Amino acid sequence: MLVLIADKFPASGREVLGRLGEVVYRPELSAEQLPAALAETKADILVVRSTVVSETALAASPPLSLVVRAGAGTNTIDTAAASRRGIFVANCPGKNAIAVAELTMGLILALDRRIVDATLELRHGTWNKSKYGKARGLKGQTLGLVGFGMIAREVAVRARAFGLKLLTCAHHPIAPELLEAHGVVQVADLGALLDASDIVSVHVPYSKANHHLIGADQIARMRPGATLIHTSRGGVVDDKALAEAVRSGRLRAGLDVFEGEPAGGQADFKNIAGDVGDIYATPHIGASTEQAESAISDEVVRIIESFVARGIVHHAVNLNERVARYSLVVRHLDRVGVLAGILMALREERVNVQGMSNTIFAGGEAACATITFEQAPSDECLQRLRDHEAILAVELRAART
Ligand SMILES: NC(=O)C1=CN([C@@H]2O[C@H](COP(=O)(O)OP(=O)(O)OC[C@H]3O[C@@H](n4cnc5c(N)ncnc54)[C@H](O)[C@@H]3O)[C@@H](O)[C@H]2O)C=CC1
Ligand SMILES: O=C(O)CCC(=O)C(=O)O
Repeated sequence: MLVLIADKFPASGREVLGRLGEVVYRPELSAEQLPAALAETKADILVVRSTVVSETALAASPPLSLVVRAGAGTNTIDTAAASRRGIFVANCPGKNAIAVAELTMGLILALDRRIVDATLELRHGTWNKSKYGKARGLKGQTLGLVGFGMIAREVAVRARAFGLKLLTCAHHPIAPELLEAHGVVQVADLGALLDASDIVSVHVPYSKANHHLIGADQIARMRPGATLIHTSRGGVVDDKALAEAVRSGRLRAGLDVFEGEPAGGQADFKNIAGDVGDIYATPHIGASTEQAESAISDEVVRIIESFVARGIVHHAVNLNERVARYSLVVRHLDRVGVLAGILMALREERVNVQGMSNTIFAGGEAACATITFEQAPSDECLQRLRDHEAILAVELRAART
């Protein structure tokens, strides 16, 4: 088994992976160089952070069967192409959420106190207490969280300690216990959240549907003097419209992600923070704390270990979520050919198997197979299975609709 790691990844994680197979560490690879590296190494597993994984990359290594995103957002991986090729794509949900929440709070505080500008002036020898000795203060202000996933919840925990009032919006009702535990109120929709918030912080994944979720209209709807914090993904916010609003003095912004940002560690990048003083910005470092990188590394190792040892992929993001209509539970003696016999009987019925698992009991004598499908096998087929000398019991279950 060969694991190609195409982004920065801790040495401790690489060492553990090295015990499972060969590890090729190429953190410098760009998206353009990735297909050649995959073809050359014939990697079975690919680990990436922000490096874009295109269909060409996925096709370059025939044995490639798993791509692990050492992070949360999978929009940089062509998951549709991976699904067509039967390649699992997995991520590490929540493992860097605290780090992003900490940066979010950092940007909120820095903007309120203008810490960056004050520091720059002091560096140049200017004492400007008159200018920087004015801030609103956070207590009692309203923070609107767009999305209420892992990161937004960690932001809520921290923001509450600062005395901020918390709102969120989602496409669906959020469990009341979850809202209550975080001291958050769900408002009707994004518009209501923008109307009511002094600070808006965006924590949704990038998708076609979320492209410019915070566009010119939403930016215009924000309260005059409000702050927008954006640490989710370039493209969720319309950077141009935001820059105009900040330049006009209506808003302030704290950004960790940008439209068209470079994927690698160092590059020239003309960006909207360059000429707009009220934009504070960091180069996509939300997840870059040692704590988060270590938690992500442990999770990547866990995912790969489980895949290699048991074929189970934790946190796969490109599976068919549809619940099969029927499942057949077959308890059987653990003998060669029994499973093949069950599958042959289903094939004769032209039943297309959707999923299958087989668990062996302690002692190794008996096992239980669960097979799922859309169309029920006939009573004759079920009887034939029941009559098999190595089959102990057969039960057909229909999913509740
Ligand atoms: N700056 C950085 O370094 C990092 C950025 N991220 C970005 O942050 C995003 C969110 O991360 P998590 O909170 O861990 O993901 P998550 O999957 O736990 O939460 C995202 C939530 O947003 C909701 N959502 C999606 N579209 C929405 C919409 N239009 N309106 C309201 N809710 C919507 C989803 O239902 C989900 O509950 C990631 O997808 C990634 O793009 C994640 C980690 C690090
Ligand atoms: O790995 C990184 O530095 C970026 C993390 C990120 O954006 C994510 O986990 O979605």
